[in-house]
Amino acid sequence: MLSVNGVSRSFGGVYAVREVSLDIAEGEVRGIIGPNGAGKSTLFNLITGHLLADQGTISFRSTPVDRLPPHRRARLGISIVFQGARVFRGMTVRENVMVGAHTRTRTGFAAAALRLPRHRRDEREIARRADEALARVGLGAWADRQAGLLPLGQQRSMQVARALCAEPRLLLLDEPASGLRAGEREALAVLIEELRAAGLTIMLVEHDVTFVTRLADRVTVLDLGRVISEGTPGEIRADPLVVSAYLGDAS
Ligand SMILES: Nc1ncnc2c1ncn2[C@@H]1O[C@H](COP(=O)(O)OP(=O)(O)OP(=O)(O)O)[C@@H](O)[C@H]1O
Repeated sequence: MLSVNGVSRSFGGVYAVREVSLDIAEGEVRGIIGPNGAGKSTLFNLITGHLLADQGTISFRSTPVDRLPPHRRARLGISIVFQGARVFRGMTVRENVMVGAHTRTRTGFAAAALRLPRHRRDEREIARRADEALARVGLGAWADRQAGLLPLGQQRSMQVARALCAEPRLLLLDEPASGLRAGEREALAVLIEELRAAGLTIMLVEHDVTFVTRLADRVTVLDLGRVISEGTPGEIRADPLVVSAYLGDAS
């Protein structure tokens, strides 16, 4: 489904991602792990188009996407929940989710600003889609509440709903479990399992290796921008290169 071939990106002469190649199969949950600064978020930004690669190619469902801007890739079915994604605390949960849905409608900014009939129709359609996404993540009853009142775990689910509004085929989650308590982590893991069961392909960056290995079919390990290992969770845990990258990070 997603094919990343020899992709590199450097900042000020230092490689953040270096000659990375990976293939994600349809329906797979892929974990991406690695020490701080390994290049995980940069890799995600290269896949979504928020950063462009210096070298290499990326194709999604056999379409080359590496020169496309983020909204075009979103329309093809690539969605991301950014690390620390913003919550508009004073807005309702539904409104927060609707912010993510505008990529799928035809109404331009001008039509929205002028409140043309097409815009109003689109707004209703977006609200409907937001409610559907909220129901999928178990927040149907919270749609009219103020987002700032949600516990952190449910704010994360709300952000997942926002990404689902774009009707993705591939969902990228950048550290979705960070800062969550054990019960909230469990709820998030169950949600990710449900999304996979519904046919979504998922890439998951996470520091909590236990969380990743529980969910992922395969895990890719990055260190200093390179792929140092890839395999099933069991294979990764037994790989001396992975162990030393993590010990190196801790020392
Ligand atoms: N916009 C940028 N400008 C300059 N350097 C950057 C930029 N983005 C990332 N880097 C550098 O690239 C390297 C990889 O960073 P990246 O955030 O991708 O790592 P990461 O694995 O996601 O780290 P973390 O686990 O801490 O989030 C780091 O050395 C970082 O300082």
